Parts: sequence; structure tokens; C-alpha cells
Amino acid sequence: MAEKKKIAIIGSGNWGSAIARIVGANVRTMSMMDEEVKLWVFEEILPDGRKLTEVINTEHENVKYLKGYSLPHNVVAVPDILESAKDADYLVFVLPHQFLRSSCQPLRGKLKQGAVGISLIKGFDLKPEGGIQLISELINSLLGIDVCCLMGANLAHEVAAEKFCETTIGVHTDEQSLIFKDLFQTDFFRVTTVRDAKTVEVCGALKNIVACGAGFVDGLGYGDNTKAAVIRLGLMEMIKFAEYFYAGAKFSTFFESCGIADLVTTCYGGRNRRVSEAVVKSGKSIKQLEAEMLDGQRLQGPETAHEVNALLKAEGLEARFPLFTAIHRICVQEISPSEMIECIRMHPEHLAFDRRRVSIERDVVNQYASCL
Ligand SMILES: NC(=O)C1=CN([C@@H]2O[C@H](COP(=O)(O)OP(=O)(O)OC[C@H]3O[C@@H](n4cnc5c(N)ncnc54)[C@H](O)[C@@H]3O)[C@@H](O)[C@H]2O)C=CC1
Ligand SMILES: O=C(CO)COP(=O)(O)O
Repeated sequence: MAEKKKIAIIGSGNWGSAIARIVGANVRTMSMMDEEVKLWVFEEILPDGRKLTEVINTEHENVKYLKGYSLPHNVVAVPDILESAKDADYLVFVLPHQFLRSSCQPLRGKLKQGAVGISLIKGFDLKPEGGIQLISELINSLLGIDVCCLMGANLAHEVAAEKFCETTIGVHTDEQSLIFKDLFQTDFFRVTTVRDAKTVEVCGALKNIVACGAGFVDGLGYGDNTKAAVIRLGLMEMIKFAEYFYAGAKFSTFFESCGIADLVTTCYGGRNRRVSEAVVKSGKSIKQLEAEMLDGQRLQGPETAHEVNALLKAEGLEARFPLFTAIHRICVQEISPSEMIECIRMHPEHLAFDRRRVSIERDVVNQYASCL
């Protein structure tokens, strides 16, 4: 009989714990899969002195990051990342992106031959030598494994509560499509697989920047129409970004759950939006509010805005992405949140699509560039 395939989940925050509920239940129905799901937990001591791993393994609940939802008993918390990952055939990466590089170091050269990864991580990697890369590319370069991605309109607490949603998995082969659909799909979590993995991942990263913009206009007291404008202009910049930097991106991917749907849900219900709104209302910094409001959970939007801005600046393209640029500059307190409104008022997308558009757009872009 063929040896059963093993799975490890690398990360156990809010989303990592929610997805562990699904994967833990699904492997029990898959004859090819080993029932045990190893869950790497970045160990921490809870206020009552107990270790988080011990609590997860005895109470079957991540009381810190997903309180109120049980984990299947076959999900086993492991504090040593190498121990959790070394025998795995499938690795699910689900950490805040700022911790990925350091977390992966102990795994280098130590993974099983032929292991395949899937990244649920939203963000980019700022390369030490300059430039940015996708998180899947970072994992591939560090660990030498093929990496798919899963991105969608998937607020973790709603998924944990089993409220219906959709998700998108970007794959490279038919085999990956079949196995990852079986591992992740449930009655309430519907999976579409697409062969446009880079665009899926780009959407997941960029929508968090736009969500910060949505939070800023909410904080300024503007209404849903204004937020809809931010969402629309954000989508246009997401598409343009993919066209510039990821040749071959399929337009249709933006209409999957990873695109427009994730953008909308995050601009209404996400942490990036919530903290950004509070920035405007309280005048406190993002870092301070992240610590005060999220109890250890981490924002991805401000860091992603920084990573994208580093690329746009290096390429001389800031003026072509005025929304991404303004959001980054608000996040780092270079400009005030009220400048969001001027940014969307003057956005080049407002120009009618006619023969004059190209030259007019060039003028507006130049005008904007002179203000930077
Ligand atoms: N929470 C959500 O609703 C969703 C999150 N995502 C994405 O999933 C990824 C992970 O997000 P969450 O699970 O929500 O994480 P989270 O925001 O709950 O972050 C907390 C996690 O970070 C870990 N951590 C803290 N310091 C660390 C360190 N120095 N090294 C390694 N780990 C450390 C904590 O142990 C904890 O597991 C992110 O890229 C996020 O954008 C995607 C869809 C939904
Ligand atoms: O990615 C998410 C939903 O799909 C979660 O967004 P936030 O990190 O803003 O909560």
C-alpha cells in the first residue's frame, strides 16, 4: 500500500487556525492522507503562564488567535518548525509575511524530496539586493519547492464560523488542482482553481493596500460612495500593476474571489481597514494601534504599501499609481489622510477614454509627479 501523504501547516495565527479547522476535517475523509496535521506554532506564553502549544494540544482551541472555535483533535501543535515540516509532502504557509524569511531559515535543505507548498500569505518580499518578489517565489528560492497559492474573500472569523464564502487557488499542474481542492474545499468554502497563480497572489497582496485607503476615507467621515471610488480606483491600479510587472496576467482572474471579492470584503470587514480608520480618528500611529487593537495579530497592508512603493519609486512609476503612492505616504506619515480625497479626485482614471486621453493622462501624471 502506498505511504500516506503528510501535511504541515506553517503558522497558527487567526487565518492559520481557521484553515487548520478545514484541513484537519478534510484529511480525515481522504484515504491518501495521513490523519495527523502538524501545526507549527510560534511558541508564546499566555498571561496565565501556560504555553500556547500545550493549550492547543489539550483544549483543542487556539485561545489567543481564534478564540471560541475548536480545532479538530488530529491537528497537533508543534513548537519546532523543522519538526513540524520535515516529513511533510504538502506544506501550507500561513504566516504574517514579515516573519516568513526568518521562519523559513531552519527548513533550508531539510524538506522532503518532492514536497509541494501552498501559500496563503498576502504580501510581497522586499529582496535584500533590491526589488520585490512574490511570497511563493521567496519560498521557492529559500526551500526549493514548487509553491501554489490560495487567496480569496476569506475573513478568518467568518470562515471559522462556517459562513459561506469562495476562494481561489492558483496552481501550476492538474495534480495540484485536484489535491488542493480536496484539501481545502467544504460545503461552506468553495474553491475555484486557476492556472494564473501569479495574478492570484498579486491580487491578494495589493488589496490590503487599498483596504488601508478605505479605512482612511471611513476615518475621515466619508460615505460608502467615496469608499466605492477607492475600491474601483484601487482595482484599476491592481490591474495596471499586474500588467506592468506580471506579463501574461489574465483579466478574468480579477473577477475571481481573489480579486474583486477579496477587495470588497477587506475594504468593509478587514483589520487593515479597521486600524486605518482608527489612525485617522485617533491620530495615533499604525504600529501603536496594531498593538492596541489586534492582540498580536498583524497588519499586512502598510508593509505591502512600503514594498510596492519601493518598486514604484525605483521604476519611476509612483505617479502612475497615485492611490498606492498616497496610501503608502499616509502610512509613513509623510502626508495627512485628508490628502486621500485630492488623490482620488485627480486620479488619471477619471479621464474619458478618447483619443486625447493618452496626452491628457501624461499631463496629469506629470502634474502629479511635480507634487511628489
Ligand atoms: N486573518 C485573516 O482574516 C486572513 C489572513 N490572511 C493572510 O494570512 C497570513 C497570516 O495571517 P494570520 O493567520 O491572520 O496571522 P495573524 O495576523 O493572526 O498573526 C499572528 C501570528 O503571527 C505569529 N508571529 C508573531 N511573531 C512572530 C515571529 N517573530 N515569527 C513568526 N511568527 C510570529 C504569531 O505566533 C501568530 O501565529 C497573512 O498574510 C494574512 O494577510 C488571509 C486571509 C484571511
Ligand atoms: O485577507 C483578508 C480577508 O480575505 C483579511 O484581511 P485583513 O488582514 O485586513 O483582516
